[in-house]
Amino acid sequence: MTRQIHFNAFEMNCVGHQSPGLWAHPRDRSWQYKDVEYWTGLAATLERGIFDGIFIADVVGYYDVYKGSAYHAIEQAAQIPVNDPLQLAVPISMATEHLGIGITASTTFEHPYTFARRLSTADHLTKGRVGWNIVTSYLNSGARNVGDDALRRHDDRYDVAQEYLEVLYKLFEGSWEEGAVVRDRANRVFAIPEKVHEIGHRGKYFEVPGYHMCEPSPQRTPLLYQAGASGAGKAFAARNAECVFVGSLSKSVLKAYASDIRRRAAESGRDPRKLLIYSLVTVIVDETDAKAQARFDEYRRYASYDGSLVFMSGWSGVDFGQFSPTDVIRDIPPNALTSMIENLVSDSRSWTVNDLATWGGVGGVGQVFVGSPTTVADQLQQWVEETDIDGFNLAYAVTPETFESIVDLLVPELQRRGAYPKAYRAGTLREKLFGEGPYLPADHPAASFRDIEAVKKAERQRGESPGFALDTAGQAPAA
Ligand SMILES: Cc1cc2nc3c(=O)[nH]c(=O)nc-3n(C[C@H](O)[C@H](O)[C@H](O)COP(=O)(O)O)c2cc1C
Repeated sequence: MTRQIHFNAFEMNCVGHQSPGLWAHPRDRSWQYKDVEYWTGLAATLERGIFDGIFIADVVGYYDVYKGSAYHAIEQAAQIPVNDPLQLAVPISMATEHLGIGITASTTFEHPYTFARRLSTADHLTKGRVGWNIVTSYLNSGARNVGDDALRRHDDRYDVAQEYLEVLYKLFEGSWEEGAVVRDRANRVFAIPEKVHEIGHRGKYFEVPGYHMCEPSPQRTPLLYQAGASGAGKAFAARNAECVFVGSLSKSVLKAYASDIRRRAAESGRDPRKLLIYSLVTVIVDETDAKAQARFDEYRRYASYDGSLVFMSGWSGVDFGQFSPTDVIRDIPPNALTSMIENLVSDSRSWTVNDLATWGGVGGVGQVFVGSPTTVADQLQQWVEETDIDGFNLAYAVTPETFESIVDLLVPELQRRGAYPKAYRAGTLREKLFGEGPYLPADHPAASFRDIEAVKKAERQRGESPGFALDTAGQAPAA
């Protein structure tokens, strides 16, 4: 059977998400990110193209590694200014009927208790179409602005994230039992207190004794996205995520990643096919190969050298501003390079700093496919077949033009080949993607927190979480 391809749109509530400098292109509308009409119009286009969702990235902080300051980031609008992504969920849901809305939020900056309420609210108001991209953050500038010296060590951030999720699972899955809300007018009972539980969480990083403030939302735990690439990140994704994002330039690396993440999911007791893997790609498609290439060349003329190196420096931690454009990256001491750059320089070509800037100028660290609908459809199908990924997270060069050309030209070609859906499934985002119920499946770790009283009892017996008011949970007040 022809493999089905999934599309997500990769966006951010800012100017110049992955294509720095292209805000200056006469047709680019990313600078209208602060107009709700930009988002509702784009969302309608994506829904016309049966995209799984619009996925909105986010950072707290700014890129200040390049030349040791945020000067060029600000000048080129490289992900600054950037507005809050979660506030887009409701207007997008009102302009569409099916499109998923993936919102990025970090486990570093907000307490899980208040975040749980914000996320449940969004899931209620979108009727179960919201997803959460769990990130642990990588910009020290963000940490400094909330009173910390720097971010925690990388692997410690995942340790915090795992406990953060545990708090959310307890709140979403365990605090309010099924049937707790009865809205019984005759007996004047809105909710049955015995069916609403304090979670009694006392962990290494968080103490959350009480009740979730929201009644259960359509998905309870909103759909979970993650993009871990390191060992700790992949372990976290395999354990928790339902959709995984990855950026990779080669089919072999992508294939190894997909097989590793599915193996890890199976080891955690999960069904490895219930994990959708999307690779970061930018598609420049036009009626013919020549037209698409001309379009790409035109876009490239607007890319910003400084803006591109602002991102490369921020993502890798290496200040590329200290090198000249003709310096060869392979000659930079390897211990200063992260895996992202190492992957790049292991390529047979001798990449210079200028090559890096040019490559990152359109589409960030993802692959760029340029061509007619037939050419690009061939490439996408080949990548999916050969790597065992499920689809693509599509970045834009010029928005909404990039997405419009995909919906108008590429989607019909893929549909003609039987490789792309023609309609949405009914239900919440989780039901649309996986075809089963609105809640996380029984083999997901969140399910183990559904009987929260049993969890608290087990924790008490293990002496882990002495708990708060555990014995009174769900009981009527004494007086
Ligand atoms: C497609 C894609 C989208 C990402 N979006 C974000 C984002 O919006 N915000 C963020 O802080 N990190 C984002 N990341 C970074 C990941 O969360 C993660 O930190 C990165 O892939 C490195 O993996 P590691 O954390 O395991 O080292 C993204 C990564 C990829 C591949």
